[in-house]
Amino acid sequence: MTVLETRELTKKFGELTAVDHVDFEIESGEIVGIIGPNGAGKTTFVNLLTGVLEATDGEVVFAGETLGDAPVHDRAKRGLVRSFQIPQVCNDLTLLENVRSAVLSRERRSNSLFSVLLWEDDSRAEAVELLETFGLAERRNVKAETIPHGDKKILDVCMSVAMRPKLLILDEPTSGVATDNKHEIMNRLQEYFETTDSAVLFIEHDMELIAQYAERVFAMDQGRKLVDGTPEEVLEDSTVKRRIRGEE
Ligand SMILES: Nc1ncnc2c1ncn2[C@@H]1O[C@H](COP(=O)(O)OP(=O)(O)OP(=O)(O)O)[C@@H](O)[C@H]1O
Repeated sequence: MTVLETRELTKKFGELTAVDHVDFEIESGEIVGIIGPNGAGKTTFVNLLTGVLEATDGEVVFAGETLGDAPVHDRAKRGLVRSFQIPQVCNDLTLLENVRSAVLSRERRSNSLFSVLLWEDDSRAEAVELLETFGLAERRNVKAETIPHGDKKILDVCMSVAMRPKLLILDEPTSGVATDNKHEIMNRLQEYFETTDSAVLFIEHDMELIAQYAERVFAMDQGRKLVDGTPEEVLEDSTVKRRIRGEE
């Protein structure tokens, strides 16, 4: 089932067309990587999906509904969730408190106060389970400020997953992380998402990670779709090689 579709999505900043009539779609359960050179329009495209920016033209259809000018929080409530490049973790809280706050905020968004109260114990159990899935449960009671950057990125993903997204958007999930840890983060993500029907869209500059973890790759250049296909097809495309991979 198509979870998100864009039609002729366009964003202009004055004279500059940062996203130029982009048609895109992603199915439930799919893991899609977005690649492109600096300034290709990847971040702007994602900001149009999440509602951070308003499109100049075109539309975003999510779970069968046109989003129009729906604000960020409304899109998140519908299941269009973005995890941020800089982890949005509260340093003063423990890992468990961080994830639990994400679980509770999901319930607050969708339910009455009564069900939130009912949820107090369940939310703890769910948070512990999520921390286990992402390999952080042993440190559940330590403050987030004490864990390494890579683990904070995992925690951030764990909190995004607690929102039960239909589509999770990740902006360079492994940036600033040592190479060994990059694979750990991606493996955990992959394992988790294999068990759900959430779709994942991730911006990534590391072509090795794209080749290994994306099921499909959407390459952009100068605001436009360049190629959309399997990692093999896209990474071997001559324009992608020249424009994105820096090969002659
Ligand atoms: N708020 C803005 N105002 C004006 N121009 C902008 C704005 N945001 C982005 N741009 C321009 O739009 C184009 C696309 O930028 P964008 O950040 O979306 O590219 P990107 O593919 O995410 O690049 P990178 O890989 O470097 O993050 C660039 O030319 C950028 O300078």
